[in-house]
Amino acid sequence: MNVALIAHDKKKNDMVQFAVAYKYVLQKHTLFATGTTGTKIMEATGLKIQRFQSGPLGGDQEIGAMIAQNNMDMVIFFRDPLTAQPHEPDVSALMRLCDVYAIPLATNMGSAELFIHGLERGDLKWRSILKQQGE
Ligand SMILES: O=C(CO)COP(=O)(O)O
Repeated sequence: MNVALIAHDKKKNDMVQFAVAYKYVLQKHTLFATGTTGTKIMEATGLKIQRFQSGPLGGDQEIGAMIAQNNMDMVIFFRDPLTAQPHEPDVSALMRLCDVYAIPLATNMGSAELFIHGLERGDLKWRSILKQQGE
């Protein structure tokens, strides 16, 4: 599965801890991240991650483009709901595209915990079946 990992600045430590705790699950998948989030996770875990631009410089939009092309299976995005983001329109657009394409989107640690166990169990296999059928 293709999995995107994104965290706003005040949530980056949470994301790093999450990635360390679930490295054994994440390492079985193809990982993508916005620039700074990806760097921090790679430094802490050694996981291989394809990094896009930093969020404020277009990284959210690049991940959105992957969703629009049916190339992203899950998005884990630890948002900071208490800090205004200069690129809020990009954040909203990314979340909107997840809804347009029914891509699972976890926006906090609570939902991410459920998602990662689903990923471990293979709950998203239906997506690869759909892709094989060219849908
Ligand atoms: O701002 C972000 C998501 O909206 C995250 O970007 P960085 O991972 O580059 O900090």
